[in-house]
Amino acid sequence: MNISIIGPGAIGTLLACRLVNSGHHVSIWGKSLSSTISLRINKEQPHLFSNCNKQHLANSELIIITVKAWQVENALVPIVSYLHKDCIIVFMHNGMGVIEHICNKISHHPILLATTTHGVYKPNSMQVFHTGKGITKLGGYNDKGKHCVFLVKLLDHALPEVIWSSSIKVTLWNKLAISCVINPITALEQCANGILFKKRYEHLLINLLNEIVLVMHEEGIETNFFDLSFALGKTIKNTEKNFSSMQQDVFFQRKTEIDFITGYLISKAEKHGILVPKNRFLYQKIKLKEGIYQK
Ligand SMILES: NC(=O)C1=CN([C@@H]2O[C@H](COP(=O)(O)OP(=O)(O)OC[C@H]3O[C@@H](n4cnc5c(N)ncnc54)[C@H](OP(=O)(O)O)[C@@H]3O)[C@@H](O)[C@H]2O)C=CC1
Ligand SMILES: CC(C)(CO)C(=O)C(=O)O
Repeated sequence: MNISIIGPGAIGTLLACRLVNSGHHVSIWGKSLSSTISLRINKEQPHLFSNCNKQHLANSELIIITVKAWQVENALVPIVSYLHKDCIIVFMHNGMGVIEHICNKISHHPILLATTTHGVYKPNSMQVFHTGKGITKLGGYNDKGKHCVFLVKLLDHALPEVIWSSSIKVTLWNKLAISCVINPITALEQCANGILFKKRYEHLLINLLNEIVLVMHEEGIETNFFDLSFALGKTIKNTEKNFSSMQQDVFFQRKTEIDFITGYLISKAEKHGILVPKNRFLYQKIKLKEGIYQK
C-alpha cells in the first residue's frame, strides 16, 4: 500500500519504519525541507524516506497523522488539497476534540482514530528507541472509516498488537479519563507515574475520577467509578516507572496536550452544566506552568 506518515516524530518514525519492513511504500511529510530523510529504530538498519513529496502524497492510499493534538490542524489543512478523494486518514494522538474542528474539511474521506500505548523516545531527528511494546486500538470516526476494518491486519502485521474498536469514542474516553488523572499530576510533581500509588494522592484521585464519571455519563459513555479506578490502577502499575507524556513536555518546556485532555473534559462538563473543580484546578496549574516557560 502507498502510505504517508504526517509528522515523523517518535510515533511517526516507529510506524514509518515498521510499515516499510512490512512491505509498504512509505513516504513522510515532516517540517524539514530535505527531500529525503533517514530514519531508524534502535540500532536497526536505517531507511531512507522521501519527505514532503506532493506526488507521493497524492498517490497515498492511507495517511497516518502522528503529530501532537495541538499540531493536527496546522499539519492537515495545507495538505488536504493534494490528497486523493478516497485516501484513508488515520489520526493517532493523545486527547480528544481535534477532529470535531476539522472534519468538515475531510468528511468525504474515510476517517479513523487510533490510540496507542507503545512507548517511543526520539533523542534526535534520525532515530527512535522503542522503549515499550504496546497495543494500538483503531476505530472508524465516520461511516467510511468504519468500513476500514482491514487496516487492523495491515497495521498489526507492521506493528502489533492492533485491535479494532467498534466504538472508538468509548475507547478514547476511557483513555482520556486515565490521562486526565495521570498526566497533569505527574507533570506538576515532575515524577514517574508510580507516585500516584502514594496515600497522599488517594483523595485527589477519587475526586478527579468522580468528576470524570459524571461527565462521561452525560456524554453517553457507560462507565462507573469502580471500573475506571480499576483501569487507572492497572495503567499506573503497568507504567509505574515511566514518565507521562505531559511530565516530559513540561520537563522539556514544550507545549502540552492539556487542552485536548483535561481541557476537553472541562468543555464537555460545561456543556452539561457539571462542575469539575478538581480537574479545573489541575488544568489551570498546567496552563500557568506553560505560560511561564512559553513567554
Ligand atoms: N512518544 C510516545 O511514546 C507516545 C506518544 N503518543 C502520542 O502520539 C502523538 C505524537 O507523539 P510523539 O510522536 O511523541 O510526538 P513528536 O513531537 O515526537 O512527533 C510529532 C512530529 O510531528 C512534527 N510536526 C509538527 N507539526 C507538523 C506539521 N505541521 N507538519 C508536519 N510535521 C509536523 C513534529 O516536528 P517538530 O518536532 O519539528 O515540531 C514532530 O516531528 C501525541 O499525541 C502523543 O501524546 C502516544 C503514546 C506514546
Ligand atoms: C496513560 C498515560 C498517562 C501513560 O503514561 C499517557 O497517556 C501519557 O503518558 O500520555
